[in-house]
Amino acid sequence: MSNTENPFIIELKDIHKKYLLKHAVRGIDVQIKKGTIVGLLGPNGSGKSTLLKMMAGLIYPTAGSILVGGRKPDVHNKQHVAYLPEIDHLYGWMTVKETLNFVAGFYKDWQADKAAEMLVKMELDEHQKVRNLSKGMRARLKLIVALSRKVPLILLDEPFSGIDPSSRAKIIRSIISEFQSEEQTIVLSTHSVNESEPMFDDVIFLQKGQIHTFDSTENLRATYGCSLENIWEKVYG
Ligand SMILES: Nc1ncnc2c1ncn2[C@@H]1O[C@H](COP(=O)(O)OP(=O)(O)OP(=O)(O)O)[C@@H](O)[C@H]1O
Repeated sequence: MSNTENPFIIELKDIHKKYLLKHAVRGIDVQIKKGTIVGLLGPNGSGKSTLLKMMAGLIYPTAGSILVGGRKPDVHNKQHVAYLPEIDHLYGWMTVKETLNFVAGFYKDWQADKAAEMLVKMELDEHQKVRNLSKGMRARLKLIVALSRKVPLILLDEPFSGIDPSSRAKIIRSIISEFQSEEQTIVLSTHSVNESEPMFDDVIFLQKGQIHTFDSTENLRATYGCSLENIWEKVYG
């Protein structure tokens, strides 16, 4: 993935995804600019996880075209894309340290220094077994796993779920301060609109598998004259 010419890291054209009984994504067109942090917002079942999984190359659209870094995403995507799934994908029998060493073995781009630094910032005990971590502590470990990679695209599905609001705000501040906009793009879904607002350059509001609104946070605030959380109320209330 190069940073030349194409300003977009993700290009979706008329994307549809049908599961057996559900038309989950219904014609999404979106282009995500390199170097931005984009919030994917929407109520339960609006299609956020489905979209992120398609961007990650884990599932394929039923129709439409999707390009990530100029190529169709597939199983090889994980070499260029860090993906934090909504589900708990860590092994309970490993310690925190073993988990990080295990993950480090998969990726050439793993930044051990960054992982060690975040471990301290997020106040995780490296000797603790994953199964004994609280939900919020596990969520922090998942974030470290995703954010310690040096990749052009990071996809985070509900990364703050289970983390208490004050820790969430602290973690978000550290994501903002460490974000390298010259070489990275982050797309993340969340229900924590209030704390996440300072992080977002652009926001996508999804509704029933379609885009309700896609704009910069700045334009949205100017247009609606209120915070993202209040806009959420107006869109979905
Ligand atoms: N594997 C699947 N098989 C069938 N239906 C699915 C599957 N995965 C998701 N769906 C359905 O597709 C729709 C979109 O689901 P998705 O998980 O993408 O939404 P979401 O916005 O991420 O929701 P949440 O905020 O609850 O995580 C929902 O109606 C869901 O029930």
